[in-house]
Amino acid sequence: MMTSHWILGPGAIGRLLAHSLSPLAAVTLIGRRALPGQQTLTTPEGERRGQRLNTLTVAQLGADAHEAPDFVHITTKAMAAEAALESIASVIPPSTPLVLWQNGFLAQPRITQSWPGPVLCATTTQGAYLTGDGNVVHAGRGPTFMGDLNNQHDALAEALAQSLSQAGFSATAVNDIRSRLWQKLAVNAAINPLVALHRVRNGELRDPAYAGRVEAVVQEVAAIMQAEGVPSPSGGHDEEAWQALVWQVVQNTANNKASMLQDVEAKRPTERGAILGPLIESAQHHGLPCEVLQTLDAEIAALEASYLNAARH
Ligand SMILES: NC(=O)C1=CN([C@@H]2O[C@H](COP(=O)(O)OP(=O)(O)OC[C@H]3O[C@@H](n4cnc5c(N)ncnc54)[C@H](OP(=O)(O)O)[C@@H]3O)[C@@H](O)[C@H]2O)C=CC1
Ligand SMILES: CC(C)(CO)C(=O)C(=O)O
Repeated sequence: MMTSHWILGPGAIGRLLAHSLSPLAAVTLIGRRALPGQQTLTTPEGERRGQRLNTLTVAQLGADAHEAPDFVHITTKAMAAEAALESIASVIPPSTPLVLWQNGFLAQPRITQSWPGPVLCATTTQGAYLTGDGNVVHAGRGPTFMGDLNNQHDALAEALAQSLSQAGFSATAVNDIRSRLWQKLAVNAAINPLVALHRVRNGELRDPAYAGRVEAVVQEVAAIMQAEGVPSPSGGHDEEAWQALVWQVVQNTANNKASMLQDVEAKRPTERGAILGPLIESAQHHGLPCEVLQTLDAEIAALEASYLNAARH
């Protein structure tokens, strides 16, 4: 029998996943609002591929009887993940495996604690963005890693990683997903808020006008990582290893508009709560300095408020 996947949150990552899995599995793409069933994916090589996807709204899902899915992927932004799960929780068995695709470390520990079934977390370096209700652009390929925070579901993570890889969405099961999520969050904290505040591409952070502030963020982050027991990807625990990692990513993504800058430009809420939030909370818990992170968080909060409040009036 075909594996069945529900994908909740039909955005860039959700649709990329749906396009990838649909030829090999039974996929249902679920959103708050109706989406056309005819969907297009533009590949990294620029080829447009049309595909019919099974799209449903949360309301439609509640109205009809459905067979229980093998996996529910939650592909909303971090701050929407819990509400999205809540909106479908009554129509799936509590033993259903969930897969969380969010950046940061907000939804993952909370849902792992509250959901009775297995909760896998994925961290992906795939890049995708939407160009309308019927199109997603797959901007760049990259690996995906997955596992659960307590390493209790290794076989399940392995099976899912294999299915995704067969679908051309290269994925690997790992037993250190917590460290990988924090490592990504460390890099995101050093890059995303500053480029969003100054509306610059990642590479411009090397400018002396910003470089000192990047280093001040990394200094706080390195101490927090040490307290959390998270080594840098090179294995080093010292601040130098984290500084080197961040500057390497700045260089590799010099021409990128980071996700937080894209959110600010589109006047959407940012993922600051999932990226800066856990760092500040951890610093406070361990009695470590976090003034630089707190100032950044307050600045992004003020920026968000300036356009979100304006939109409400
Ligand atoms: N895009 C990328 O390249 C990458 C993204 N990520 C991470 O993946 C996550 C998703 O990002 P991305 O796909 O870019 O985000 P998008 O904003 O493109 O997609 C989020 C989707 O979630 C939907 N949504 C919000 N609330 C609900 C709800 N209650 N029920 C159902 N659907 C809901 C939104 O629908 P609506 O239109 O109704 O608001 C939207 O379709 C983020 O945490 C991001 O950081 C990680 C790596 C790369
Ligand atoms: C690493 C970085 C900052 C690359 O742009 C990223 O992951 C993001 O944009 O969120």
